[in-house]
Amino acid sequence: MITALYDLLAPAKLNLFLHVIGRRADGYHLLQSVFRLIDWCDTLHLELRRNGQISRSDLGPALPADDLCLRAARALQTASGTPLGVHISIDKKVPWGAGLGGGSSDAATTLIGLNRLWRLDWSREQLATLALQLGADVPFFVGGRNAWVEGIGEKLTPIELPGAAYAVVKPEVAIPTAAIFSSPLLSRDTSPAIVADFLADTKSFGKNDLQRSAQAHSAEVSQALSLLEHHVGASRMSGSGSAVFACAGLAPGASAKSEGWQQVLATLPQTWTARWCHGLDDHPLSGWSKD
Ligand SMILES: C[C@@](CO)(OP(=O)(O)O)[C@H](O)COP(=O)(O)OP(=O)(O)OC[C@H]1O[C@@H](n2ccc(N)nc2=O)[C@H](O)[C@@H]1O
Ligand SMILES: Nc1ncnc2c1ncn2[C@@H]1O[C@H](COP(=O)(O)OP(=O)(O)O)[C@@H](O)[C@H]1O
Repeated sequence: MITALYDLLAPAKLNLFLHVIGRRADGYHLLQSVFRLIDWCDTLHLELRRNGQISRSDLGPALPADDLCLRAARALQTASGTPLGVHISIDKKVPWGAGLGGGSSDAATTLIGLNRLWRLDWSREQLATLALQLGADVPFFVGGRNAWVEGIGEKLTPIELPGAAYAVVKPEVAIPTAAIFSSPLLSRDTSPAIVADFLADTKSFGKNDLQRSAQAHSAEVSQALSLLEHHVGASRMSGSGSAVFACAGLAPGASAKSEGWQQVLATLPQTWTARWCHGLDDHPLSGWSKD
């Protein structure tokens, strides 16, 4: 029997564009977006606890007491009825309040890992249904493929994306997703698009409808967009912010040694984070599911 799984990667995502096309009766917003996995990852270790207890320790910065990994583990334990438990250690590298989906990805990696550790043999579809109860972004990370995303995040159509490098800057400010969705500045009526519209121009299609509200929430978002725009190229916010990115070109041509990126690093405020990322084709654990 497996008793521990080490170094499970939980990759972040970028929203290459994000349109708000309507609202559901329960207040949740209907979106269209393309989610792209990137190689900025947290690392999780899962150790079996035969007494059924679920616990966590933080190898990096401290997380909220009731973080998404614990919630994911408890939800799967209850839904599956397993008598087993787990100790989860997290090395947190992806900033939160960033629109990079780090917490959602941690939750998805926990579900995928525990499905193996606890020998549940759930299908990816079953895990995705449970994932949606944890957060709108979580099913995407369980799906494990770059995707055209609709609904509130649960309608996923896998798409192939060209390899690409992204210059990503996270200002100091952390933005709560709920604050951006409830902003009076938010427009909720962008016309629906089809996948072909995006595929015709994967580098600059669409916009991020949440950006205006996030810029009003914090001037740092505008500063970060300008910094990238000036040194790298067209910039855009990811998710509900505050992280912003610029597609620095198709890999492997784009280089972190470029003068523009070096300028970004040299002029960045000390409390901000910046990272040169590469787009991934799929989640590092995507081979673990049988379907
Ligand atoms: C905006 C997006 C785009 O990728 O990402 P992030 O910026 O969080 O990464 C997501 O849709 C966020 O997903 P996630 O972060 O899982 O959101 P949740 O925890 O489910 O929701 C937080 C709050 O945001 C609002 N919310 C979220 C998603 C959605 N489609 N409509 C909403 O109105 C709701 O008020 C909800 O209470
Ligand atoms: N494991 C986790 N990692 C990061 N944030 C978490 C985690 N668990 C719970 N959270 C909470 O969820 C919020 C959103 O986290 P995350 O998914 O990383 O965000 P976003 O994509 O909106 O930046 C954070 O502000 C934090 O309070």
